[in-house]
Amino acid sequence: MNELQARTRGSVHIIGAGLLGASIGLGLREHGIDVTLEDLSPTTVALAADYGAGRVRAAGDPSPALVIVATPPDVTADVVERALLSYPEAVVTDVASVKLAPFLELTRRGVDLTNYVGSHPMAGRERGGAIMARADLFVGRPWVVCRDRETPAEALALVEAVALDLGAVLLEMTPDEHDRSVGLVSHLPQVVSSLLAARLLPAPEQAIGLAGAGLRDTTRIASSDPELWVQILGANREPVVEMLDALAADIAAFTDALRDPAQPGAKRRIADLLAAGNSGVSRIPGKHGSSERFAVITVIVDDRPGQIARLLTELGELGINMEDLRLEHSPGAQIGFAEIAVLPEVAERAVADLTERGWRTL
Ligand SMILES: NC(=O)C1=CN([C@@H]2O[C@H](COP(=O)(O)OP(=O)(O)OC[C@H]3O[C@@H](n4cnc5c(N)ncnc54)[C@H](O)[C@@H]3O)[C@@H](O)[C@H]2O)C=CC1
Ligand SMILES: O=C(O)C(=O)Cc1ccc(O)cc1
Repeated sequence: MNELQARTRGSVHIIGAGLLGASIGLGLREHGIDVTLEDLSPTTVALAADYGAGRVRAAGDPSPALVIVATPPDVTADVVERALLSYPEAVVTDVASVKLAPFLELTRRGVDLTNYVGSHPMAGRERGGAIMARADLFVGRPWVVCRDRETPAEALALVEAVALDLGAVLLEMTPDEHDRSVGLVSHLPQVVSSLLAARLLPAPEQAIGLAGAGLRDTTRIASSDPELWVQILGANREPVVEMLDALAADIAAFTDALRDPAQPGAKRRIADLLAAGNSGVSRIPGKHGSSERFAVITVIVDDRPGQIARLLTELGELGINMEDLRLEHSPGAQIGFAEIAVLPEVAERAVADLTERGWRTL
């Protein structure tokens, strides 16, 4: 393999070789970095090594330059403390989804945190385990680093080097800022998505059969691991409870207006809440990490092999850069919809050129 020049200097030891640990290992191995692995489960560590995420740590191995703790949040503080004691020369980071609880626990225990830099890649998948690991999991995703005044520059640089080698985008936050932020953009959506998906349980099969992109978009993360999320939500309960209370108030206001839409002002209240959603969604960063939004062209494709490949080839021939692609099947019909995101300035030409070539657009 053609190895990419690494920023990370020295060897890396990963404790917890599940989804996050094995993904980091896979990515670092692509840069030729020596990665050793450790896990409570001998099967997980062997699996991660078999997939190419690193090698099982041996008794005589020298101390690593960096230890990455990728264990569940409820044992993160324990494992970080142990790593700092076992490898006093090493920098130690963790990737837990919450940053304040482990930091406060380590501080409460009086652990010397000079060599510890908490971090959190905002990238994951619904299912954990080494078998789900991907080297490109972190590409283009934010990676938060929490340093304090005592953090030595070299320690910070080493953690940042790993994030950059894995293609992530660095951000600095305090543990408190981090937890409030992820409470809003990750933890609240998880609860809403799960509760919404749970409403589907009593529904008849026929109703579920009508489901389209709207339901899929709003429930994708409802497949997440309940055990991990009990830990994450429990550790970040203060901001999440605050946000759930505020959401409950919005739901109550919305429901009241909808209960009697004929009452004066009710329709306005409903419209205002929906319009606030329009404004909120427009703030979600696009593919390039800015608020830039793309124009979406919907192309009708026959449900036959090779149609999507032909469409993509023709887009390339037309010199149209596709920023994103989503496929949607029409229930019961032999057609699908390819939703292609392009820069707004090329949208009109793209529709004209595709139409000229015989494609139908919506
Ligand atoms: N799953 C996700 O989407 C994301 C998870 N995270 C964080 O990454 C961390 C790991 O999560 P995943 O990789 O998803 O979980 P996972 O369940 O896939 O992997 C965790 C691994 O840690 C091992 N482990 C548990 N206790 C241990 C201990 N005391 N010593 C050594 N190994 C131990 C387990 O056997 C398991 O293989 C968590 O703190 C999570 O909050 C961060 C970003 C995204
Ligand atoms: O929420 C998201 O956007 C994800 O991609 C999944 C995820 C889950 C847990 C994390 O700590 C970070 C990311």
